[in-house]
Amino acid sequence: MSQQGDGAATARYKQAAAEWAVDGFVQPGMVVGLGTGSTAAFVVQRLAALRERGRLLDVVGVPTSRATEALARSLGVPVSTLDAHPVLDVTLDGADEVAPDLSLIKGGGGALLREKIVAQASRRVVIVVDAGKLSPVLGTHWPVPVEVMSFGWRSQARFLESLGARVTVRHGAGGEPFLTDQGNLVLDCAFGPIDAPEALAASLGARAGIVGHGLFLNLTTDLVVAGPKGVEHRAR
Ligand SMILES: O=C[C@H](O)[C@H](O)[C@H](O)COP(=O)(O)O
Repeated sequence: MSQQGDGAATARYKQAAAEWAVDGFVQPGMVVGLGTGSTAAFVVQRLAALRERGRLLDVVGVPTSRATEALARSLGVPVSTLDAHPVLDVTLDGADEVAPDLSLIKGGGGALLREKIVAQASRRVVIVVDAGKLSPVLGTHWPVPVEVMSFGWRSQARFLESLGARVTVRHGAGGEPFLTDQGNLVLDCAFGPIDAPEALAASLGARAGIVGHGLFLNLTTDLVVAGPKGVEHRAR
């Protein structure tokens, strides 16, 4: 299949998984965390489409990024904040890499910190992916995004290298350093397959100047994955 064909199929799987997840997990009156990225965009679009049919009109979304907030508003999906709703019924979000125990690497779109805050505030965390995201071991396919304050970022880069990472400063499409919604830098850290993600997460979490990282461990409650064989649901 051509690259273009692969991309079109992947988009179809993302959409199928997103729609299945919205239809299966979002109930009237719920407050729903809205993830970030192309798969999460299909979630927002499904909520908007259902609203147009008069369904789920009282569902409110809590976006994990300015981009998702703008998309939801543009499609007429009501949005609120985590301050107004400190406990969410469910969050629907994508991921970059999914291990068999449903641990994740996230943050390819740079929204890792808000995504993790929202996930930790949610009773249920439903991760929606195409089958290409499945991986035997985290780190096999993706670097771990690490969000750092710009103050002293080179020290963080050296620290991350000391943990075994090949570190790349993320840049935007125009060549400028990418800044998160919090105004921080993202260091993409290629560790290769990660044998002990809990230990790595503890090291990253203990370092001042690192404000977030893309290892999402013990957060996923449900995985919805779509591929050539259809849509599959796994619960943890
Ligand atoms: O920061 C972005 C998020 O973690 C996304 O959920 C992740 O990068 C997956 O993105 P996509 O759905 O576009 O593949």
